[in-house]
Amino acid sequence: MAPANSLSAWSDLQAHHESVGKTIVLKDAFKSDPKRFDKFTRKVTLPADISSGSNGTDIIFDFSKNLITEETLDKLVKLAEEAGVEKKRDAMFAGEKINFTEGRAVYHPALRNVTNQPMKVDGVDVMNTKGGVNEVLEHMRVFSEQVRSGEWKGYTGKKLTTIINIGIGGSDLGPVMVTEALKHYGAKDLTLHFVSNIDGTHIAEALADSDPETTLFLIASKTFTTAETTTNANTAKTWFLEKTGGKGDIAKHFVALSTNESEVTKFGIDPANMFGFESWVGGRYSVWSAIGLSVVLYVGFDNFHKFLAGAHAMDQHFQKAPLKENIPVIGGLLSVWYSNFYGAQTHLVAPFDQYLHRFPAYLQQLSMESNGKTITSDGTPAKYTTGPVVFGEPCTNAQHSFFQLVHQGTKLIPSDFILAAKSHNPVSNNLHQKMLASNYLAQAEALMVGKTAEEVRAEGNVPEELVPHKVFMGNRPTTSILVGGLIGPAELGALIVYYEHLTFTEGAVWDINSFDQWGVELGKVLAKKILKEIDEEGAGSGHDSSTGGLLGAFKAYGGF
Ligand SMILES: O=P(O)(O)OC[C@H]1O[C@H](O)[C@@H](O)[C@@H](O)[C@@H]1O
Repeated sequence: MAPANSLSAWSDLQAHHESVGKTIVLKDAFKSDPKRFDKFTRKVTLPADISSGSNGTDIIFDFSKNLITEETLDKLVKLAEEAGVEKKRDAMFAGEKINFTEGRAVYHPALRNVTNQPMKVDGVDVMNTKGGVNEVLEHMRVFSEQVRSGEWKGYTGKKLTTIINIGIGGSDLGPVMVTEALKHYGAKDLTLHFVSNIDGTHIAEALADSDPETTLFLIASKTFTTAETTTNANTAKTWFLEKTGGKGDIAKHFVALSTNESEVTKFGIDPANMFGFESWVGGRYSVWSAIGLSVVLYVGFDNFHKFLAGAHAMDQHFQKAPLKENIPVIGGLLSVWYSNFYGAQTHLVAPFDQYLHRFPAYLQQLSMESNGKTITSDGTPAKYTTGPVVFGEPCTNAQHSFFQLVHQGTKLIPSDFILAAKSHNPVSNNLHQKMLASNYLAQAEALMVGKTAEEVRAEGNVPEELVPHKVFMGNRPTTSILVGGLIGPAELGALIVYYEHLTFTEGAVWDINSFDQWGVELGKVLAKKILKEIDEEGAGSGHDSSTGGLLGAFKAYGGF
């Protein structure tokens, strides 16, 4: 594919940005077009049998508060066409090796293919082959039901009531985020810990809270070679064997979620207690795979299945909807519009939902590990900016911390606001929910309409020298996502996949490989070298004076 800036739709958009984009005033656009909301709002409906509402759940994506006209959207769609977004999407769903730097298919949609469409990689039916998607799912169902019912017992015959998932990156963020988001559905008699950091505090605190007789360890690692995970897993194993005086049965207390059977076996886990998946599942896309076992244990298999089904519904929308109606495509194109034509460097995602408090952290890996790339498909550097810095926190908290900058700072920060119409906790007769919703609506409105100097003065009693400080420029774009009911497993699945395919669309336009992650390697290699040097005499070799100086100081102060 060609670099994005060589496409004719790109130059067309540049001209359009000069003539229209730069001058569009959103509040005026709403005044002059009463149908603007309808024109730029898209909806998916999750069917009743999977959704949390008895009539199905609509999820509304309101793109109308973005800096676009109908012409802009047409031109962005043209860019998607010229960049081959549809072709690339179809190649992904056909199991082609679109992860071209690793020679791999990108086939995580198969993991949530609950309607069992034929899906093949290298001619192999990945759904029904031995060890394939359906078989692993069945293993997850059986195992989770045994653990949840107490039929699966620890080495002294007790029910397992503490689950410690040891994993990092994609083997941690998905399970953490989803179990938090679906806490309402979680088994109340299970305690979950997620240990990811190599900082010994993380595993030590989890172990301090746990009883070896009732603890189940899930060692989650696609490669089973990640230093943090193998070190934490070995520490956990040593703790378990010490605490049980060597009587503890690893087979009853340790399972592996991985693609690497030989390393799993070397660690001492019986392959019968391994839940596998394939190399075509990227780490950041792996919560749908065996890596999601903690989710299954916590919320139960039926809920996990609904989670997959909600994701599948969004996959089908992405596959079938024409580009102009295609919700993740529009989201991705808007990101391109702001990044490449307005110079926006960031993207804020603010869920107005406490259960979604880890959603932005999850999206950071999804987006920034996927599209934090410079090199395009022909091996040359992109001459345009690529993946934005994604950040966020739940609201209303974020409003009381960094929203000052979003409202009055010098940067353009395209923002997504997410709200569910219904709360799982409608306490105080829904007072909290109504206040939450009023903030969700008010923030997007305030960011758009702003406040002029005249309006500030009209409030009265404002000293003239304070007027400029109280002005809000407005015209700051937001996308409002409204789940027309509760956020249950299916709704969450669909929301995640919206962002997955938004990220796909961005990468497809930018002509980069969204599916490798070479950028995490260099630091790992250097850390290995330095780890050795900590145990050797001196302050290492071949380092710059800062690294060498800090290494020496660390050894001196730390007594190493
Ligand atoms: O599951 P693993 O193999 O332990 O990898 C954990 C993480 O490691 C690296 O940082 C990256 O490759 C991530 O994409 C991955 O999620």
